[in-house]
Amino acid sequence: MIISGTQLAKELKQDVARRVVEAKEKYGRAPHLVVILVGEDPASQSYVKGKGKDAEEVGFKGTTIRRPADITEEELLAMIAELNADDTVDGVLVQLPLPKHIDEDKVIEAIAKEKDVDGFHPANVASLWQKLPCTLPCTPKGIIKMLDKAGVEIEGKKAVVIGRSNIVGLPVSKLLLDRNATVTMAHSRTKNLAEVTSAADILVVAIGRPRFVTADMVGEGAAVIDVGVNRDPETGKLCGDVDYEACKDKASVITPVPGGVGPMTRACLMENTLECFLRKMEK
Ligand SMILES: Nc1nc(=O)c2c([nH]1)NC[C@@H]1CN(c3ccc(C(=O)N[C@@H](CCC(=O)O)C(=O)O)cc3)C=[N+]21
Repeated sequence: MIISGTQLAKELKQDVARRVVEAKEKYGRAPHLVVILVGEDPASQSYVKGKGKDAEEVGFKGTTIRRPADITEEELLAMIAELNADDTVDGVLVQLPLPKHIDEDKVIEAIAKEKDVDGFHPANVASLWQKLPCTLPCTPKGIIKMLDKAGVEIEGKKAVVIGRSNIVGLPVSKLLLDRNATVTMAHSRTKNLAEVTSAADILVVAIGRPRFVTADMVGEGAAVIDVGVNRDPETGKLCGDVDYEACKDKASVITPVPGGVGPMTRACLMENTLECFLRKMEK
C-alpha cells in the first residue's frame, strides 16, 4: 500500500482551514505566517512558493519577505527582531539553507520561540527531549501522522532511522521512542547497515542520497518512510532516498517521492502556525 502524503496533507489542510474559520470568528483575524527567503536558490524558491500557496489555501495571511543573498547577518537579525515584536505576526520561518556568511544557528535562535513554526529553536528542541509541550518540527510530526493514518502500529515495534540530522533523524527518533518503539539510529558509519535495516518493522530514511535504500535492505512487510528530496543525477527529476520501484513489493506500506513526506511537512507547518496563533490568543 502506498501512503499518499498528497491526500493526507489535503485532509490535514482542510481540518486546519475549518479551525481557521472558527478562530477568525473568535479572535477577529486569521493567523499570519511570515516566510523569509534569502537569495535565489531555485529549490528554496519553489518550496517557499508552495508554503505561500498552502497558507492561502487554509485561510491564513501569508507574507513572503525576499532579500538578496548579500544581506548581512545584522540586517537579517534586525528584521527578525521586528517580526518578533509585531503582535500581528504569529509565525516566522526563515528558509534554510542560508548563505555561508550568515550563522544559521544564530538566526534560528533569534526567532521568538512562540513564533518558531519550524520547531527548530533550541528552546523547542529542549522541550521535545524533555517531553514538555512544544512546537514539533514539521517533518517528524508529519511522519508520525502518516504512520498513524496508515494504521501502522508503533508501540513495541523495531524502528530504524537512517540519518541523524537535527531537523529529521534525531527528532523523529525521539517521537518514535515516545510512542514506545525500540529505536535504532543508523548512519553512514553503521556496520552491516543492510542487516540492521532489514530487521526494521518501521524504516525511516533521511540521508539525502538518491535511491540509497535497495530491496535487500528492506524487511518483508516493513513500513518504509522516505524523507529524501533529491534530484536524480541522470534525469534531473525529484527522487527519494529509497529505490521505490525495487522496494515497494517488499514493504507493507511505503511513501512515494514526490507526493509523500514533502506535502505532509508543509501541511504540518500550517498546523503549527495555527497552534502558535491559538496559544497566543488563548493566553
Ligand atoms: N526553515 C525551513 N523549514 C523547512 O521545512 C525547510 C527548509 N527550511 N528548507 C528546505 C527543507 C525542504 N523542505 C521541503 C518541504 C516540502 C517539500 C515538498 O512538498 N515536496 C514535494 C515536491 C515539490 C517539488 O516538486 O519540488 C513532494 O515531495 O511531493 C519538499 C521539501 C522543507 N524544508
